[in-house]
Amino acid sequence: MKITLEKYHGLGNDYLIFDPNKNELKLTKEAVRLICNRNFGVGSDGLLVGPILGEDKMTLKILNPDGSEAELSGNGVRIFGKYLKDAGYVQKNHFSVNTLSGEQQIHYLNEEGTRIKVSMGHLSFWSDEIPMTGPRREVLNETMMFGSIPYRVTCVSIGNPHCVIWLSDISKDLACRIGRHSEAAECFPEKVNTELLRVVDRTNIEIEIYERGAGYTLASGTSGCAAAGAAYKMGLTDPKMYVHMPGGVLEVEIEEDGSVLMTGDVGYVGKFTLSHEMVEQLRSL
Ligand SMILES: N[C@@H](CCC[C@H](N)C(=O)O)C(=O)O
Repeated sequence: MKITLEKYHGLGNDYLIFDPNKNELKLTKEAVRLICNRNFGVGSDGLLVGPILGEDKMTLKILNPDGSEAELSGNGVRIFGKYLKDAGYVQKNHFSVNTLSGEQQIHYLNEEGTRIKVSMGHLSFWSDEIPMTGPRREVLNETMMFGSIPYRVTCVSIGNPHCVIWLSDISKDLACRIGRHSEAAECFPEKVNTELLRVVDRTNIEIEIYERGAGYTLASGTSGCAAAGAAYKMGLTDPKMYVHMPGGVLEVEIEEDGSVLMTGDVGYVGKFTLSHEMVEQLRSL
């Protein structure tokens, strides 16, 4: 049986869709790692498995390129929304999908489904919900050591865990240097996604991202929401802002109850049919 994968990206954060209704393969951690590998596989920042069809809902499973499972991906949900339209699974303009973090609502903002708004769920700064070790508290502006250097850190969950570091200068190099230490720091039992945040003005922020299970990425939807949430919580921005990332810009709006709306674009790259040799190798893993 052939294995086909569809590749999309959300502002340069690229994902492969593995549709279980069209493909048969046991996705072991090793198989996921090989598929996402940029040299030996097709290459991507993650694998989206779905739609897993239930009675009245479609479920999306989100896998990082190291084979671990994520509760949520903002770009992943938008990409999945576009795939569901392209593959004819949905006809409505507004519907919801299930992820490990709960229900996400998807709205198409144009006919082609390339611009999508997603209700991402609620922000929480509470340590037990992120999760983080230590006494229960909101993790706001705490000093944490990453690689023996102290940083002021605000931590937040938007379904998955984030650690936001507010700085006056940010770069890819610094995101990688800090991220390598913060990702698996002891205080984050489920590991963490890291964002370096630069506040441009009250409606614009810039971030550099180091994702849990993926490393440096050009964009991340949940990271954009987490950084926007942290900036707003610290009183640095208005509730509605543009989040500038190396791969492009997301619009993020924080509502009064702490729920977050994210709007951004999705691009389609193409369809990949894996070689017989590759399928054999994946089946052996
Ligand atoms: N790229 C994503 C986030 C993917 C999951 C993340 N690496 C995690 O493990 O939580 C996004 O667009 O949000």
